[in-house]
Amino acid sequence: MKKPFVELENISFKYGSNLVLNNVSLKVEEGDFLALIGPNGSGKSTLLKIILGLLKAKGEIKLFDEPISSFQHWEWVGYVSQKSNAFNTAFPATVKEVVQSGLTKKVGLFKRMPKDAKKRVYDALAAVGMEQFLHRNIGELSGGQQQRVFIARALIAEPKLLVLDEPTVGVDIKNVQSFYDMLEELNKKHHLTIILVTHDIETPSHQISHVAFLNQRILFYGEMEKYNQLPKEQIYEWYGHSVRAV
Ligand SMILES: Nc1ncnc2c1ncn2[C@@H]1O[C@H](COP(=O)(O)OP(=O)(O)OP(=O)(O)O)[C@@H](O)[C@H]1O
Repeated sequence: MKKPFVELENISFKYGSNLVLNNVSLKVEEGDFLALIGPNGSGKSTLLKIILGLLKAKGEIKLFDEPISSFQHWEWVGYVSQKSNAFNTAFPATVKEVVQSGLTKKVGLFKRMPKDAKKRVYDALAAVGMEQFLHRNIGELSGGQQQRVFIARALIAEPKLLVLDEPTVGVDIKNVQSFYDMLEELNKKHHLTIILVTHDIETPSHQISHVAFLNQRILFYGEMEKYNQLPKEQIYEWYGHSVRAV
């Protein structure tokens, strides 16, 4: 049986009097590649913050089969936020330095770097296809390349679960497919469980195993194959009027 990594039961959350999440239940199991989809403002980032323990919600949350209140192994959870690639070209850090900074989560801020730190930086960059950029300044890279470097920074702590908030923002369309191919390799070859948040209805599908469609409530949760069988009109309706049928 697959191990449960994230279990949410009847999660509700308000900002003041604004109900943003209403009775959300969801399960992510070992090996899943879940896309959390929904229009802008549907509560996706809020739900991520709840899973990451940054916001407290009503309902039950378990991480790796343990109630979140007593969960300690935060190094098992890698997170790349939406804004992590908002660098300007003058930012004075190399790719190597950025990736290596991810090790502090594992070894602690003032502890010595492990002897194999160099190899681990290289391996993490190789896993996202960026090893040739080791000595480049992070600010000189494209949005998509920076996003890969930040994923490598999360990978170096050897998480079991990788959480990505809108990772293809700033990646141009021709590179989105190869970005998803890279994530598929992390999921299948490196056995990493992935939660990817996106408002993009055209999310490439064959790499993803499960979909949760959120709009304050969970409107759909199931395997990608089943999601693909839903009538397109249904999905557009869930999105509201902002998305045109193609
Ligand atoms: N710190 C906050 N204080 C008050 N309201 C907030 C706060 N953060 C988000 N909201 C509101 O909560 C709702 C859900 O926001 P959230 O960022 O979770 O949505 P989202 O699905 O991630 O959106 P997007 O796709 O645009 O990133 C929105 O109406 C938003 O305005």
